[in-house]
Amino acid sequence: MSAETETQQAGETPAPGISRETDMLFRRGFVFIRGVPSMKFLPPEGPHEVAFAGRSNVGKSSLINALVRHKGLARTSNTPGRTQELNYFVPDGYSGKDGDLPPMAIVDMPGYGFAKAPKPQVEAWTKLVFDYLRGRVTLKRVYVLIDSRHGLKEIDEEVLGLLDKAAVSYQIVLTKADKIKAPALTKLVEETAKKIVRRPAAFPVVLATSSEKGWGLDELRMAISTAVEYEPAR
Ligand SMILES: Nc1nc2c(ncn2[C@@H]2O[C@H](COP(=O)(O)OP(=O)(O)OP(=O)(O)O)[C@@H](O)[C@H]2O)c(=O)[nH]1
Ligand SMILES: [Mg+2]
Repeated sequence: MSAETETQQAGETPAPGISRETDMLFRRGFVFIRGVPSMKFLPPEGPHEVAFAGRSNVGKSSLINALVRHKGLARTSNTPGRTQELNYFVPDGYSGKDGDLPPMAIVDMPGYGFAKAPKPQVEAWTKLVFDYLRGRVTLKRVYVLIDSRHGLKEIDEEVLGLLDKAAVSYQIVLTKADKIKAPALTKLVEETAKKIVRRPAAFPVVLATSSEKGWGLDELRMAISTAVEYEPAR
């Protein structure tokens, strides 16, 4: 059974298919360009960005690696608190000089909530994440990742509240869908969609993914290329 078929059986809306342009974009290879430890090290606002947010260990870095088909590009770990900076990834092949900027950037973020690291350090990352989410003009959409085994927690609701207040568009992405049974996943997608229905900045469709099994990746690739208004060079 193909990954797509399995995802559909899990009750998701059928994958809409991926456009040739978006497929090419995610196949060309992405590179790491910068780790940002605090706001003053952010690159100048340029290409449209999407960011991956979520509690520590929810699978943000793994999902980025799966999307760009590059294991080990973003560092992953069993220990919550692996990603400690805002890490910028862009499609390969652009010099970054004027007139040759990449068409988009993906930003991997430190997790919020519990992490195996000293408290002051965790507080500093959390502040960085919150400041970045509130104040970045070129940030076109935030993917808020939720572990399928846990659902929306209080701290997630807090982040959604912050994004609603700052009018930053976001979409919920369930991760590790391989860890729960198909009927439970269907139920969780529905319940989560209901919980965000009145949130002004929420994109109404909840995506379900598994980086391990490759589920839901094309849908997320399409969502990202739409969010950054990707237009291939003619
Ligand atoms: N079964 C399963 N495990 C996953 C999946 N995605 C990630 N994991 C595992 O979850 C753990 C955390 O993954 P990361 O990608 O490092 O999570 P993160 O959200 O980037 O974590 P921090 O950077 O610490 O906030 C790793 O052990 C991954 O192998 C998935 O789709 N399925
Ligand atoms: Mg990480």
